Amino acid sequence: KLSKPHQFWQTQPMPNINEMDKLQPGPIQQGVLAEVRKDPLNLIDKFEWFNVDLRNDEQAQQVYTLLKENYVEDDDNMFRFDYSIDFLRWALLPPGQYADWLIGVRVNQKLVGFISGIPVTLHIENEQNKVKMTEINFLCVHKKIRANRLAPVLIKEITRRVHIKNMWQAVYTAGIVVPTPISQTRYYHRSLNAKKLIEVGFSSLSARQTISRQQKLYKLPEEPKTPGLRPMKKKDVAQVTKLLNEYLKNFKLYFKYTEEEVKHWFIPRKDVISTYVVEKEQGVVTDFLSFYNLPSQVIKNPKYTHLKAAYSYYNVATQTPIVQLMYDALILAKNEGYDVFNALDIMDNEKFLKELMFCPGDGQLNYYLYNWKLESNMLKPEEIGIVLV
Ligand SMILES: CN(C)Cc1n[nH]c2ccc(-c3ccc(F)cc3OCCn3ccnc3)cc12
Repeated sequence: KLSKPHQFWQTQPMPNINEMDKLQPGPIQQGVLAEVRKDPLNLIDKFEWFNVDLRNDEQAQQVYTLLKENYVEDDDNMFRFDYSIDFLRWALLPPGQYADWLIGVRVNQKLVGFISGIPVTLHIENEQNKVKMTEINFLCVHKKIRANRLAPVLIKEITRRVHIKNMWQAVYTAGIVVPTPISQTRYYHRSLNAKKLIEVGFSSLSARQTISRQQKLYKLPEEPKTPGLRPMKKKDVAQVTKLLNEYLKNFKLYFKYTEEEVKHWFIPRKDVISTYVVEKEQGVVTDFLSFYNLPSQVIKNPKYTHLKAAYSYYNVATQTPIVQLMYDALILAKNEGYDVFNALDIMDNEKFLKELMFCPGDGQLNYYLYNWKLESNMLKPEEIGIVLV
């Protein structure tokens, strides 16, 4: 008997094991716009659909609280993501966003479920496959009403609203494995505040290790090394756009960014996104690094309520050695008050993870493509050029 998630996912256009070699690369099901249902899916009694306006403080607060209390936890249920309202507005109000792709479910005015989509153009395996699709994220159902099968209804409803816009593919990530990952990536952590990581139970000491020895081991210089390293400004948008688009062509899965999108995703926002550029003579920008702020609530700890985590975003090193650029990222993150710096083993991250003393995390992050068969069944993490927050 299939588990509940597999029951649902077997009904979806995702290649399953034995179809793998039969399917042609490209869309699995051809969408027919005329056949898309025009009205929202039915909900169980007292539940109602609700388009969330994240610009509205009250509604943003409702989404914030739902996620803070009910969203993703680590495998040992010690930490839960605590995305801030400013972060959610950054992540979910990009250029071209659709108002009906931020979907809430309410019971008596209380938000009990949420799912989001943003429009993206994904390049898949080669320049020809430029596919307009949705990037799905923040699927969350209140802990108290799980097992009502609300999650599949949220997925089907956002699928319907994407189909109505004549888009037939989606990209998303999850810590769990359901049919059928296109890539299984791993996350790594670099300690910045060894003492706190041990006190919250994120890191543990082996017999021969002491807190002070760990602090010495992970100690960082006060200031970055790379000359010309400074926070990104609006005037850098054109050069950063060129550097980023050129770099991402190295991968099998990547977005192509307009200058407007680079402005949205990379101009620094306090406590949300930090981007630093390396400016050489005559104002030439040769490299940049970026990381985003995603604290985790420490679920039970007498001394700390949060773990301050910086997550590697996009880093392009054309003149500065990548290890040096990322060493500077660690120093900058430490100086901004972070306890840990996280990174996936995607893009060129393998080149710096070991040398900069990142330790493997206890789980993985799986990438999924909805309604698309790849030429190659799976992609290696280093072929992935997209970061989903
Ligand atoms: C991507 N985005 C969709 C959120 C998301 N969903 N599911 C996840 C599973 C793992 C990671 C992840 C990605 C990178 C990383 F360095 C550490 C991670 O999780 C650590 C475990 N953890 C969970 C909560 N607090 C700590 C993110 C996610």
